[in-house]
Amino acid sequence: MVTEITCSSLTKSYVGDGVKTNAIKNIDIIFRKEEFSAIVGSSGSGKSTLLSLLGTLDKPSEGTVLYDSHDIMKKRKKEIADFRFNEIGFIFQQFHLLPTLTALENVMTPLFSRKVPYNKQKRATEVLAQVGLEDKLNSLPSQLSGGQQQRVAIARAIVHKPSWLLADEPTGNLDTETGELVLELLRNLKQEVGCGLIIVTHDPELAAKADRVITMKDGLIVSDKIGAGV
Ligand SMILES: Nc1ncnc2c1ncn2[C@@H]1O[C@H](COP(=O)(O)OP(=O)(O)OP(=O)(O)O)[C@@H](O)[C@H]1O
Repeated sequence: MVTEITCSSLTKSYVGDGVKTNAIKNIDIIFRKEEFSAIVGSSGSGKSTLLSLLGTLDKPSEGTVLYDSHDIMKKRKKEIADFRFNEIGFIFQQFHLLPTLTALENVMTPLFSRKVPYNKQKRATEVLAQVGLEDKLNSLPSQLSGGQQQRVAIARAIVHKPSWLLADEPTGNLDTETGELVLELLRNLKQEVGCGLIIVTHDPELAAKADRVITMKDGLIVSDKIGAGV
């Protein structure tokens, strides 16, 4: 169970049409599991790139991301995938639910090809209850509101008991009130489950609810404030 994620001299560059973009530049930062961190900054400042690197979805161009001092990206693909399954849950702005599967089936998808020491359906039912959707197990995504769909996506992100939840604009597709409820749910889950929580958001009001607010600009961290949360 990873308790700290340490980025050292972390750089990610993309090359397209002969032009090199440094999406993030030489970043040093430590994320701790007990904190709820929000990453803010204008469009293109490198927030999603940083989150992808933290979640092992992408490889650094230079520098390292260490998980309790382990350099996971040096391992083989299968080991990286196993690590990701054990440690990381992702939530995205577009909920990415499969339209032909019910809420229960969507929540079970991360478990399909995995051996786990619990009953998959029972576990999926339990997490759907945890996000307040015990009466929507058999609904299709099209039969659910945006807020409910994001709750299904959150249940899917926690079904495999990750130690970290990484959320990229989790409220970006929701109206203000629903967005606040979803954020409240994430905060409560963090307390209940004890997982680390890092969200990327454009919304300063949502960020103000985090314990720590990290501001990015042009691929750099320009401010890092701890103790901001309510
Ligand atoms: N796959 C890619 N190929 C080329 N350039 C990319 C790629 N992904 C990101 N970039 C570039 O890297 C920079 C940082 O992008 P990133 O998506 O991390 O920013 P962001 O802060 O999350 O932006 P937004 O708030 O708009 O989502 C941008 O200039 C972007 O165009």
